[in-house]
Amino acid sequence: MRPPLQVALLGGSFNPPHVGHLLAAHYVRATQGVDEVWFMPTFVHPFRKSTAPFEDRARMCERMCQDAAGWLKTSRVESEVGKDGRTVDTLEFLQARYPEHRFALIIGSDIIRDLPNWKDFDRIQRMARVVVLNRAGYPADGTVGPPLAVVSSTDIRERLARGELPSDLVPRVVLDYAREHHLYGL
Ligand SMILES: Nc1ncnc2c1ncn2[C@@H]1O[C@H](COP(=O)(O)OP(=O)(O)OP(=O)(O)O)[C@@H](O)[C@H]1O
Ligand SMILES: O=C(O)c1ccc[n+]([C@@H]2O[C@H](COP(=O)([O-])O)[C@@H](O)[C@H]2O)c1
Repeated sequence: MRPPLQVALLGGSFNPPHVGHLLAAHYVRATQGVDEVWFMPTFVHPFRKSTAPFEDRARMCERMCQDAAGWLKTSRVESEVGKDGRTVDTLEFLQARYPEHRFALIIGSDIIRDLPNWKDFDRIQRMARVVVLNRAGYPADGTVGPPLAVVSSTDIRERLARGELPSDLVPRVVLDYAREHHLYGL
């Protein structure tokens, strides 16, 4: 019998995706004993963050995956769960759909302050190994690895609004998509 596929989920707004997400995925794949990393864009954000349309964010994530040799994927699962975007519901859905997989959940250390407002975080921890990445600027106990890139989607949206092109922070294929679809004022 084959061992279960180990999948690390990196959920987020990806508004837009950036090199911090990409570096995080590579770091996790390189060090956390997982076979695949799945970007998982939010469909309905639990805290109602307003974003570019789901379809655009999902396609930008897909473009960011295109050069990885099959281990980096984008999951549109949150568009199928049909609830209010809570991660515990997504995990339950994924476990039912892929009973042969084992899921880990990746979060950056900036998320720690939000966890008291998450639904059933205790249950999430029983369902999946939670890996907290050391996001630069957000030191915390229990993180893994060195501080990762100083880059955020907020900063990128602000730069684009000022007319700058942050080509050092956003993969070229993502910027091309944003430009083709006139996202973020491009
Ligand atoms: N530079 C980074 N280093 C480590 N983790 C990151 C980094 N950027 C994002 N993450 C993590 O990736 C997940 C998704 O992040 P998200 O899509 O919200 O990006 P963001 O840059 O935090 O966006 P925003 O600025 O709009 O809040 C979160 O768990 C977040 O902590
Ligand atoms: O489950 C929850 O209650 C919950 C509350 C807030 C955020 N999340 C998830 O956390 C991930 C990162 O969110 P964000 O705000 O950094 O884009 C994303 O997958 C969200 O769905 C989950």
